[in-house]
Amino acid sequence: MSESGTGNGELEPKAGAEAEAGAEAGVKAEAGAGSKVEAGVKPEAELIPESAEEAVVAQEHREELLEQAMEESVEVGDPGDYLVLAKELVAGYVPGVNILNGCTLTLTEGEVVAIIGPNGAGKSTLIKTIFGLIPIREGGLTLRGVSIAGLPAHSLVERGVGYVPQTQNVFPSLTIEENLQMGAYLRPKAFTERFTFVAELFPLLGERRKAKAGSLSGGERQMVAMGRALMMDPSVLLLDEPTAGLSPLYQEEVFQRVKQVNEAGVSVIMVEQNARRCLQICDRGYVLDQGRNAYTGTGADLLNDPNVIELYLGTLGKKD
Ligand SMILES: Nc1ncnc2c1ncn2[C@@H]1O[C@H](COP(=O)(O)OP(=O)(O)OP(=O)(O)O)[C@@H](O)[C@H]1O
Repeated sequence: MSESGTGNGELEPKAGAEAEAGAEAGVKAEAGAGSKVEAGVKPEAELIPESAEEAVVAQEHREELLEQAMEESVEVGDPGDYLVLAKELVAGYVPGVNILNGCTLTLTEGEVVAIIGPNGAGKSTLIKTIFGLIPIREGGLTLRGVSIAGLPAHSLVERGVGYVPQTQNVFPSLTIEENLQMGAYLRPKAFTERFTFVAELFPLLGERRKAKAGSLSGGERQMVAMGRALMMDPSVLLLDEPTAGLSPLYQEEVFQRVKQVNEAGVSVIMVEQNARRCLQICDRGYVLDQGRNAYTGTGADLLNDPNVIELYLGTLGKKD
């Protein structure tokens, strides 16, 4: 449990709790989040160090909150009720070491579902397991009520599941058009129709179809990667940290594009490190911690949940 809440960037541990605790602590939280410290308060060097006792008490409090959250199991209905049902999944990379420890996730037609949580919580592992890249050790995985557990990734693509990995998700030496052709490799005859659809969603891809993907910015490459996954006309799109490494402006563009893709009829499961913004645009979210479900609810519920704010969002949960 000692790692809980030690997230990157947006997943600041505990800053929110400190902000609640009073003016001085609030400044401490702001300083931790990289914000400006107001005039007339103690210098940062005096504020940041906590006594060992305070740190232990705070850590015990966090662990208590997390334990309570994890006691509540996630109730689900029949597999047929969902587009995707991942139920009590246990999975991992190394024999004998589980990264997912029984986590559950559902996706209903038309939804955008977010997976957030601290570094190493198993978010990417969950999405890779759903896409058949990591074997399931225990638990069930269904698509429209039919088991897809154990199916390889290419079978999932044929069944309408698209996946955009976090990194190395375009072929830089190929043009945009060639990248999209790779996406349609299972249905080459549908290329023109699908390219038209994708270029309507991402006009840049049509306009610059002959440009090498390697010449594009990080945000533009994400468009190519998403566009490529859309070439197979998926009903479910799995996105692994699509805004990672992007400037705030490009992050926002990616979020807007995800909404557009969703409005075009594609249901989305996305892992995100920009937890606050992702919860604002998603329908529902799951907070994973140590490969287990910690909190779940609508994006608004999670953004306003004091425990989620304290454990995972910090002061960032309170901004508009
Ligand atoms: N290929 C791999 N082989 C062995 N262990 C791995 C592999 N990939 C990830 N892990 C381990 O699995 C755990 C969960 O990693 P995962 O990438 O799913 O976390 P995450 O929640 O997505 O975190 P992050 O936000 O840091 O990407 C980590 O302890 C990580 O070291």
